[in-house]
Amino acid sequence: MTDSRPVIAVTLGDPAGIGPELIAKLFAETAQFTAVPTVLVGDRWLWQEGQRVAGIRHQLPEVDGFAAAREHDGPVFLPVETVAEGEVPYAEETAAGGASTLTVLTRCLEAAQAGDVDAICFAPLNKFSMKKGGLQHEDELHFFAEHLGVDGYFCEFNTLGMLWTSRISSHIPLKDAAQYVTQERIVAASKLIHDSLILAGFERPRIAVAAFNPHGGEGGTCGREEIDVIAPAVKACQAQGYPVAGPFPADTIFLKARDGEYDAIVTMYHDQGQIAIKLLGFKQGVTVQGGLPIPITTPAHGTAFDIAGQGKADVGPTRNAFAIACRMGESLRRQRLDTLNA
Ligand SMILES: NC(=O)C1=CN([C@@H]2O[C@H](COP(=O)(O)OP(=O)(O)OC[C@H]3O[C@@H](n4cnc5c(N)ncnc54)[C@H](O)[C@@H]3O)[C@@H](O)[C@H]2O)C=CC1
Ligand SMILES: NCC(=O)COP(=O)(O)O
Repeated sequence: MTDSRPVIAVTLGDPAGIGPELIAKLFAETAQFTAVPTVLVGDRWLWQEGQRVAGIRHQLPEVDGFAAAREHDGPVFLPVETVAEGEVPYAEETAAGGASTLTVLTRCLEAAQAGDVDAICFAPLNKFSMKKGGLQHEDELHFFAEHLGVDGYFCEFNTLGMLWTSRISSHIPLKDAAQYVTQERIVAASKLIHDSLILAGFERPRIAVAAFNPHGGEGGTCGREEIDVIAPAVKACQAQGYPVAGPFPADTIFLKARDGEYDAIVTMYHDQGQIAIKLLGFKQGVTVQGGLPIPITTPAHGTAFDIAGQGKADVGPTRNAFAIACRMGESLRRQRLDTLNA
């Protein structure tokens, strides 16, 4: 292994959503693909449909396996057959669409485990379709983690340029969120985002932990999680040398982070972070699947069924997700080469 260029696997996402269109638009921005071996994996008809909707035509060399991608500078297409066109109408959650997404992602994970792929960037998938199509897990991140044999803490990072978030809980009913507020999860989510920011090039990441209750619990009169759980977890992080502060009322801590006081916020549940991040920059947001042995990124938005097939989808978040996958994939590849050459 001598080639330091990473190979990035890209998927088209749920066939009924805006994913294929977004990837066609991404691939039209050819400048960023020079010298990045990129393997687009998907059904041939779906790739053609994405290009039709985007109003773009590409001539990608076809390959018959992931390993061939490294022989090319730039993108190649790996056709797979996962679903027939008539089975997945636009804007419908279908078992066929969800199963197709799962099949393509599984192929990418296997290629990553074989060392043929260094990072994955997937176009939006639909969790309901995937559950109809056989996903047994809470979400795709739990599926990835099990497939890759992860036994440490993992969670999504939502990123907006220099501002990142990690989570204590994710795709669960909100009524269950309080059960996830434990010292162990807060310490693990704080350390994970800290270490990941270092890998992403932040020298000394500054991390804030959000409160769970309104106004930080009003001295325990509006919930005791801050006093009983979150503050002790912050102290435990500090005792281990991590630059972690909090808990801070969740409705205002994002203003400080926006103004540059913090690099990351540890959030207590999905919407606590995502509402803020999406308001700050819906057209830029990226989700990084944190805590996995390989970088996996995706736009922070979803399948947008209301505009699917119409050519209106904004490629900004997908562009950023691809750029982060390239950066993280390159670091991982360099680390692997250094280890081999040591
Ligand atoms: N990257 C991924 O795989 C993600 C997948 N999802 C999944 O997507 C499905 C739908 O989720 P929703 O909550 O409805 O959110 P959504 O992000 O799909 O749509 C919310 C609104 O934003 C608009 N929108 C989204 N992306 C856009 C783009 N690129 N350009 C222009 N407008 C855009 C949509 O038209 C819609 O009005 C769910 O199954 C969810 O789990 C959600 C977030 C990320
Ligand atoms: N499919 C990715 C996904 O849903 C991540 O989105 P979010 O949980 O960060 O909103």
